[in-house]
Amino acid sequence: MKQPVRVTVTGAAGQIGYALLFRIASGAMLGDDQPVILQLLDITPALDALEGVKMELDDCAFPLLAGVVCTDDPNVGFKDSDYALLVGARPRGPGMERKDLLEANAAIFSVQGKAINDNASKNIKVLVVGNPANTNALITQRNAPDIDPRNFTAMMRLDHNRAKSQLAAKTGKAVSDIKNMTVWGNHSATQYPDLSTAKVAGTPALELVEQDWYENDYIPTVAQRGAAIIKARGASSAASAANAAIDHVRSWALGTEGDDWVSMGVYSDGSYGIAEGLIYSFPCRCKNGDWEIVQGVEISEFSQARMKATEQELTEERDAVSHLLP
Ligand SMILES: NC(=O)c1ccc[n+]([C@@H]2O[C@H](COP(=O)([O-])OP(=O)(O)OC[C@H]3O[C@@H](n4cnc5c(N)ncnc54)[C@H](O)[C@@H]3O)[C@@H](O)[C@H]2O)c1
Ligand SMILES: O=C(O)C[C@H](O)C(=O)O
Repeated sequence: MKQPVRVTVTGAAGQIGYALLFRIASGAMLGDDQPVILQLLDITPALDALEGVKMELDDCAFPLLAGVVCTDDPNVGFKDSDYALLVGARPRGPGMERKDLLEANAAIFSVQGKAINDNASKNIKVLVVGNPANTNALITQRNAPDIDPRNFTAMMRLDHNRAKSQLAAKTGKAVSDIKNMTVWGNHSATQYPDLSTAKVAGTPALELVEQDWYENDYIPTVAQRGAAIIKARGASSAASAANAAIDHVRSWALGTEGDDWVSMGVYSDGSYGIAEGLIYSFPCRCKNGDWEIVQGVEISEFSQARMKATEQELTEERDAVSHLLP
């Protein structure tokens, strides 16, 4: 049996937390031979609810669950942590854009970045889910100067999965037939789900759909899916968000399949002309616990304009939180 790894989940008493923790403890995220110790962080008023979640985790008798810590202290929550899923943050309501949350949520991530820097494993892998996820990931990264910036990522996998599912429905194929999907940029309405890279059972997606549908239906449907769920459910997506978090970390830790790739918000190295240091979603392949940006994707004028627009939004978000970026 492998040694247990420590997985920190913030906002563990919330909606996404409830859909996430049981799957991590079951082995769905890191494999069915990897024991985990869950370090659950939430704010003080949520600690009673968190204790209830711990009771339920105990009652599942998961063979891979080697311990559960509940705390409201970030220094305890991130102690020796190998993985951190930063979920704890306010969700948006109807009529809001995710960047409207910046003011309410940004400070959480500067505190947690410092706590990660001071307490976690130097090899920690961090996934930021709390919105606006890319800019919160940037804040976390910049407050943890002793850790490689490549270890901080933002969740675009929900967008990636939505993009695959909508294309599968349109073409009448299975989701497993869709490969090489790319969603570029920000987890926001400016994101760019790019069908020029995608294949459907080996056929280029753009040969199977009309340009008008692609531009005026597909892109807005994928980009606005979060808002559509809030409208329908009266609360932001939780189970699909938790599922995407599991998928993201699993790909990163255990690798992507064959020639396929996934969309991840990662530290830009300037690839595709995107400003260095932004947390921007690129097509990524993962191997041996590391990711790399897929190079050589052909960028049309249509793509270039959309990739720049979402980069511009990320630049503006970064400038709005400059006081939190050491
Ligand atoms: N990136 C994505 O694709 C994606 C998808 C869905 C939701 N989200 C975002 O995830 C976040 C959480 O969503 P939810 O539905 O679970 O919300 P929720 O309100 O149900 O839960 C949030 C939890 O975070 C806790 N929390 C607040 N401040 C904290 C802090 N400083 N430290 C630790 N915990 C703290 C709250 O007490 C609560 O338990 C929201 O910002 C939401 O917009 C992102
Ligand atoms: O849309 C939201 O605010 C929640 C989440 O980011 C989503 O994409 O479902």
